Amino acid sequence: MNYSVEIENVSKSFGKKAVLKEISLNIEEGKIYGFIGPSGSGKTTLVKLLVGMDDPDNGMVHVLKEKVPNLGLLQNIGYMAQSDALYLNLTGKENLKFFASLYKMPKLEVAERISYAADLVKLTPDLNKRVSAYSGGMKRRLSLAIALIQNPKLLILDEPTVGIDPELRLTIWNELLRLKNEEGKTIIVTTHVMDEAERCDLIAMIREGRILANGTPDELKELYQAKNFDEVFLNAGRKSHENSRSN
Ligand SMILES: Nc1ncnc2c1ncn2[C@@H]1O[C@H](COP(=O)(O)OP(=O)(O)OP(=O)(O)O)[C@@H](O)[C@H]1O
Repeated sequence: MNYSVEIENVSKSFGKKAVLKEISLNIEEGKIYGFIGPSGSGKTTLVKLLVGMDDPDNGMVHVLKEKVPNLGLLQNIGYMAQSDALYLNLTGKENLKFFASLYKMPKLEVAERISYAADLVKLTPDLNKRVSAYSGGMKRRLSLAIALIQNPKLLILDEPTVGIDPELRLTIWNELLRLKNEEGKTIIVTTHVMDEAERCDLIAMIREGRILANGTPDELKELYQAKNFDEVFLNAGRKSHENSRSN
């Protein structure tokens, strides 16, 4: 099997707090992989290790067969962070141009990618406005467009649809599915939205820095005897609580 991401026995602490505990996980190429778990369970910390923004204390991460961190990898990773890192005094278009300039892209392709990404997130009419005048949702949409700008092989999206209305959320999910099906992209998404979790091919349930279970949405429903993903989430929480009390 071809893996885009290999996580091997990774642990990470901040001070005395162990945030990730011996995580091992392989993410197959061309799949949408969801990380779900309660707030503070370690999802963002894990994705930051995949992007190379932070180092694990133990263990190893390989992305696209390269050991992380590796500057060359950034050309092939589109990362959308939870908090927007945008230049507020520039327009949406200038932000897109700036981020595109960080990658090796022919000029003509830059214009095409800006138009594609802005269109996807429905920002084309607002591209010439300063980002300081954007709403929270518009900033999220611009951040998503930036993550797509260099046409990366791997997309890592940390809660990409927070603050985005249901109609646009559906458009974005349809595009993520198209990117996977037609272009073979690998996509990692962290989410709290359970109907988004159901759209993933595979899911890792993260609780208190450990992967409680991983598998397809149907496998997880069966494992937790749940009718839907809200129940998977709740039953996983109960089970992990019972286990921690009996240990
Ligand atoms: N730089 C840091 N310094 C100290 N503690 C940190 C740091 N980054 C994260 N943490 C702590 O690590 C834990 C996991 O945080 P993380 O952001 O990875 O969780 P999360 O699952 O992404 O949560 P959410 O769903 O709310 O975004 C939290 O207790 C958080 O306070």
